[in-house]
Amino acid sequence: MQGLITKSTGSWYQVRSGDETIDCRIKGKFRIKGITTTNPLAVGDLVDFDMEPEQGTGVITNLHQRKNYIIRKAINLSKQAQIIAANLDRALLVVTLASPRTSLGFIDRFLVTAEAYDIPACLIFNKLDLFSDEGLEILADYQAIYENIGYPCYSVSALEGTNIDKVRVLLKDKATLISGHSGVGKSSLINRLLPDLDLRTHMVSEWSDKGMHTTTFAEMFELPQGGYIIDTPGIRELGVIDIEKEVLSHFFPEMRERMNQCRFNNCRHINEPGCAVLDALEEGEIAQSRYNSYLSIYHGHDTRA
Ligand SMILES: Nc1nc2c(ncn2[C@@H]2O[C@H](COP(=O)(O)OP(=O)(O)OP(=O)(O)O)[C@@H](O)[C@H]2O)c(=O)[nH]1
Ligand SMILES: [Zn+2]
Repeated sequence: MQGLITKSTGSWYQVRSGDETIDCRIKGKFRIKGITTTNPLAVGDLVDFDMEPEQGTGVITNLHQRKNYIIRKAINLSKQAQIIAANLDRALLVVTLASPRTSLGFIDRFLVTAEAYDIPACLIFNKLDLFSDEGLEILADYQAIYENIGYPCYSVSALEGTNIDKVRVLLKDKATLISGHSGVGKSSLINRLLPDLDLRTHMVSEWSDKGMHTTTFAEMFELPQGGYIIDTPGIRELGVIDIEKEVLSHFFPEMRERMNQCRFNNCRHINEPGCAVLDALEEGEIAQSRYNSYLSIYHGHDTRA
């Protein structure tokens, strides 16, 4: 049988197959070619499993090829790492320009990381209800920066429910990772999307009743309209990986599309003559804030605050 891992504790996996949810484990050693990780399987993985009719549980026998996956810490796969989730369709960052204001550096770092993982990213600007007309103009300016380089933006109020229907459409039938730093309203948004508030606590207690370890790595929640959201306890954002300086500009779409026109093919886009990126910056075609984030990440400054 085939199923989707929706929850993992490291020793037990909850597998969704058709309308059923089966608790599964792995028999013996389960090795996956090419990577060394502390956990072989993660939420979002598609697996094959056999039922153990007497116990009503399953044994996972095979992992399907992943289209992508995110890990904790380094993207350098020679190091031991923990896979947080696999097969993500989208990474969504909840931000706000109201307090506590999300810094553009934080947003850009998140987007770079999503690019490095090859996961399409999207920004949700929350707390729309707090903006005056002037504030709304500033909000529109920020959104234009990101929309122009291909990141869809949504303005919502999790508090009042404004534009939540648009987010629902976005999430339908997709596996979406939701991130955001503390205070932006991520929990409020998730509560809007998952009206069944008992869900989380229910699932945890059910597992501990059966004597299973309940330290979850990450969990997928099924949306009423179809699709899943992944909330990752313990990591509030995915902007934690290290990217080599030499390839950093590949993860800025507006730089990626111009760097073939730089005079030097090893151009760092910092002070080289004939740099197409610097020209575009001067022309106002590349946003200064985005370029500042590039420099900041390039020089190793922490923009996570
Ligand atoms: N005005 C306004 N306040 C909001 C909105 N969404 C959330 N808040 C408030 O912002 C605060 C943080 O909201 P949470 O949903 O707890 O935020 P979180 O991102 O999950 O943060 P943590 O719980 O700290 O992880 C709370 O006081 C919410 O009531 C919104 O759309 N408008
Ligand atoms: Zn250049």
